[in-house]
Amino acid sequence: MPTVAAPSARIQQQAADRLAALATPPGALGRLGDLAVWVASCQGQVPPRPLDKVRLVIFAGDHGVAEHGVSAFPASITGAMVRTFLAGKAGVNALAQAHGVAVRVLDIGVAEGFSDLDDESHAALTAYKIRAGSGAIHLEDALTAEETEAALAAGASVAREEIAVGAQLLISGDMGIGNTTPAAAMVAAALGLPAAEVVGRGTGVTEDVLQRKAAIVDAALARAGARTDDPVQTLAALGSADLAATTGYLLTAARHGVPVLLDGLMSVACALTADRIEPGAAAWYAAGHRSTEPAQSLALDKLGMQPLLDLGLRLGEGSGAVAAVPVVRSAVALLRDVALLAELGN
Ligand SMILES: Cc1cc2ncn([C@H]3O[C@H](COP(=O)(O)O)[C@@H](O)[C@H]3O)c2cc1C
Ligand SMILES: O=C(O)c1cccnc1
Repeated sequence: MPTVAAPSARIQQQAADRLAALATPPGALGRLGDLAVWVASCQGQVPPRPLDKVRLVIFAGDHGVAEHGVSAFPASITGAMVRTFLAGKAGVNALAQAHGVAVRVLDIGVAEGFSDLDDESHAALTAYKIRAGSGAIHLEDALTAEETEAALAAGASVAREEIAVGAQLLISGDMGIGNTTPAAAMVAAALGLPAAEVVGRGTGVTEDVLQRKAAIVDAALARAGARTDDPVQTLAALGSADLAATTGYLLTAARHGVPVLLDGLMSVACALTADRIEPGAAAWYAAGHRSTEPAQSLALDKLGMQPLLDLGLRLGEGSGAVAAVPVVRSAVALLRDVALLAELGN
């Protein structure tokens, strides 16, 4: 099985040595110190470079399960929110604007066609479109094997484009009504857990809907059977076009040695899947925040990650990761700009 090469252990040691030598009491920087060492090891450079180019890609898609009562909102919101991202008016746009993060939105599997957009916007939005909506996972596969490979390849191309324009830190965001259902199913499949332990309230569903969501995830897991042993087949059976593309994006970032700040459930479910496809990928990821979805916390535990923020956020879109960007920049500033204890005049 191919594995992803780890960030440089030599640079990690150099960064840890610099951290220990700063004009601060040992350990006083807490997890900011660990975070700075991780960034330096990913960059292969001590001190680390400032993170000027942080880029978010939002992978949008519709999900067949949304027609089966798993969300508090109708599927038509997916396309409406895509337009809102393009207009720069969504929750994550406000955060990205505040923190100097570039935002790109892609229609990977949205049901509607966006034919009213001007040619240039339409071409940019749909350049990597795989299909209009993904299958309802309790009844049918989300994707064919060919669509799964195409979506993984699309995400990989997007990551290469982002890296080519200088991305130093990448973030994935999600938009798709119903997407917490397939993402929870992917986590259940990877961790061998029953639906009742992974499903959460998503957009804020009632107890009745939560029960239905669990039944749908259990039916989907039973339908997928032993295919859940394989991460790519899991994406085909239980995922979606947008989740497969997100997985390809995260995997390619790791392969190219570009660090990633993970967001909520969809981002972390895909990170877990990327690390199942190529063990070692997760060494290039840090957890931006803890969302309210149980499957996100379970997946973070499995990956051995402690999130930077825990604000009760359950928005998605990449918002939790973007909110954590100033924390990562703070860590970098400390390891770069603080004097060494040995330099103090005393
Ligand atoms: C207005 C609005 C904006 C959003 N932005 C992200 N999501 C998030 O909520 C949805 C997932 O929750 P569920 O599985 O319960 O549908 C996804 O669209 C996700 O991107 C939104 C949802 C809504 C309604
Ligand atoms: O975990 C998330 O990112 C999340 C939770 C609820 C709805 N949308 C996203």
